[in-house]
Amino acid sequence: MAVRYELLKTEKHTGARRGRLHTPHGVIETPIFMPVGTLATVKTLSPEELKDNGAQIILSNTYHLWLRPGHEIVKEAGGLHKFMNWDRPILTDSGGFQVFSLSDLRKITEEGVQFRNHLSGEKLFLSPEKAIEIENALGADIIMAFDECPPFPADRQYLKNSLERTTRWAKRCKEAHARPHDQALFGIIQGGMDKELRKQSAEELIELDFPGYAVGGLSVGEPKDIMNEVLEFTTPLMPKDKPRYLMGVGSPDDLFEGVERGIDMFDCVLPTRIARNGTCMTSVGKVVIRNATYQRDFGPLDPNCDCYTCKNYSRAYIRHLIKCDEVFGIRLTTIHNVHFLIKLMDDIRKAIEEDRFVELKKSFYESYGYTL
Ligand SMILES: CNc1nc2cc(C(N)=O)ccc2[nH]1
Ligand SMILES: [Zn+2]
Repeated sequence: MAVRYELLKTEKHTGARRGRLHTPHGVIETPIFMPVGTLATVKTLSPEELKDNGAQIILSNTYHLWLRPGHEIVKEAGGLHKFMNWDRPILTDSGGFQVFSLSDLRKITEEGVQFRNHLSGEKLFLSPEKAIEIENALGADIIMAFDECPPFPADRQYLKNSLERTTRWAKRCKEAHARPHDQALFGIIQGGMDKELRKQSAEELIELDFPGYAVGGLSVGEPKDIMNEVLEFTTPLMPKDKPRYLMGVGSPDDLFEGVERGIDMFDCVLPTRIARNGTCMTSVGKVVIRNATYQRDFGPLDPNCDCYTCKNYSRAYIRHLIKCDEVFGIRLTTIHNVHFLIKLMDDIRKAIEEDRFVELKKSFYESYGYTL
């Protein structure tokens, strides 16, 4: 079996759960945050730096790797692990989200989606079978079914038709999957913000017996309280003995809210994306390093962080590099942000083990400046 999930314990006062996910490339302690390496690299970081900062699994994007360098080349290289010199687990998404978020002029039919290459404008076509062919070639340990992530807001009939098509596509993905023994195919629950439709999508996909399930269709512009309400309703419908993955989430508060409602896996471009413009998540809240207040601040980026950046460089120096568009500045902010979220998940895992999740959430929210 490609992946096996072990539920180690559920936190006494919440739905937070501590688990372990066994994969062909190693064991993942959950809840887990996956740094995003869209084009087979977590931008500016080496695999060694990722490991030094505790990264256990990374995500790469099927759509982007299909366009560049092409999945055949990655396959000829021996697969994504070999190609990017990463020997720990990898998860690839199916391209569904990118097709709906990156490309205009798309046409959705039962067969699949016709759209334009966001780089060249040429016409492309992705189907469940094509997405799985690409993901099988890339060779990630966990692969996602080809789905439609509906826009927000969307009318109920559209959401119903869309989730039913996503279920039919999921079935086709399962039939097309050539490597079920070393690549685990996860289904993606849709249904927008409608509880009945979420229930229908969950039931239809659970019927197909996937080794893991994602909650899709969230973090698409809906208010946070709506996202949390949908999660509150959906996660209890998901199998307890299988991993639950919330796609595209998130910021520190979203990680706490998702874990509290029983989510095990998260991915988000936030830490790496905001690092590139010099915005850092720290134990005392967000630090926008370009800010003039840091011009003569010779203290560490985060006084409570033990990452390479915070142990060796000052805010003034990092601000200087970012202001001068020096790549090393982006590397330093990226190292810190990735470390920060990975360390946060480490603290969350420990808090679940010791039944003090609510206390950790409260103290983090206060120091970060969130309102509870
Ligand atoms: C950043 N937000 C986000 N929502 C997502 C939804 C999906 C999905 N397949 O529904 C995938 C990636 C996503 N990223
Ligand atoms: Zn740091």
